[in-house]
Amino acid sequence: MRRTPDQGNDREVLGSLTVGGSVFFLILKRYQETRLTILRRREKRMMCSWARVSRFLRVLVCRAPLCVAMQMSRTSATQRDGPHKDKVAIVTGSSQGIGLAIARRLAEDGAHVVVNSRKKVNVDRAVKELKAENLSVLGVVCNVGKEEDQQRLVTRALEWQGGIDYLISSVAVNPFVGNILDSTAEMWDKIFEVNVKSMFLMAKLSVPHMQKRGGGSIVFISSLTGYNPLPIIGPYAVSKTALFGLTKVLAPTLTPMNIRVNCLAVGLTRTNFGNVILKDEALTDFLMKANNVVRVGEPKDYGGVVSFLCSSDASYITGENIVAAGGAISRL
Ligand SMILES: NC(=O)c1ccc[n+]([C@@H]2O[C@H](COP(=O)([O-])OP(=O)(O)OC[C@H]3O[C@@H](n4cnc5c(N)ncnc54)[C@H](O)[C@@H]3O)[C@@H](O)[C@H]2O)c1
Repeated sequence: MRRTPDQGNDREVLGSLTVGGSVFFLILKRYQETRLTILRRREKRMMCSWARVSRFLRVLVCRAPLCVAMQMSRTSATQRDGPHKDKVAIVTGSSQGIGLAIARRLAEDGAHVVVNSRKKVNVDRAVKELKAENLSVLGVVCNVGKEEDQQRLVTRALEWQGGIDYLISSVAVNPFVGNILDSTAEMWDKIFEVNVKSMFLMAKLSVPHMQKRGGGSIVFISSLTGYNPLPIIGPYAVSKTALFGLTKVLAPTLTPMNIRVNCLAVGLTRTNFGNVILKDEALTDFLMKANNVVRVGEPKDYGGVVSFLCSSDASYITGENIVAAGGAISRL
């Protein structure tokens, strides 16, 4: 059968159309594949972002209340203004009596205060009382007569607030009342271990941290009996006299570090410790008359004095033994 010229042209056209179609089909296929890859990548990226967003939300939901609670517990005190705003103080022997009153006053004046004593139940009670007053306190149970406990007290303060500015050593024991000749070597060891040595060792441990803060203040709590010794508490009275010497030796050593050391000798005060004397009415009367004192001291009589000694208002006072004893005149 013969082909017409038109039939031949049709075939060529058809052939070229088929080739063109395949090329077009290939391009289309490649385009679709590329598009699919892009879409998959985009989807993957979105999945990743969503994963990140959902992880962030999960963390936010789970941890936020914890962070807020922690922040609130910290800021409750940092919001307190006063001469000791953002300062950190350790007060030894502060679950009751004079130490507790000093801890309270320093915290009221803006400081974060580490409260300490030997028994957990007493520390917990003091901390609860002070926290109820919206004060920033941390309780640490330890016996400052033991070196490993002293280190723990300092470490806990550092973990809590990152530094130490003030050390107030208020701790004391008196296991002996009577004729000094009846006191034993063990009694003297115990009295000097806690009342004198622990005061020095706590100061030694705190000094490098005060230095890091550019300075600090140390206050030892002594007694009028350190000046005017009462013979029936002889070894204790001698330990309190020793603190005047410690203050005089330590102060010039620490002055170049901008750390001040002072000692506060307090008078007969209404505390468990003071009860050794106060329960004997005749003796109390005699002491008050002999010392020209019209009332027995209260723990809160000393908080303001210590707060002042730690403050910048007292920046020119160091190496001093100060008496707060309701009119009693020191005789030494
Ligand atoms: N109360 C007075 O009449 C009187 C008089 C003169 C001087 N002081 C001095 O005042 C300071 C405070 O005495 P206070 O009357 O408030 O006594 P306090 O008995 O009321 O308080 C003493 C605190 O020290 C704690 N403590 C005792 N030994 C400790 C140790 N090894 N480690 C840790 N904590 C310990 C006790 O648990 C308590 O919290 C003492 O240095 C004392 O010598 C008191």
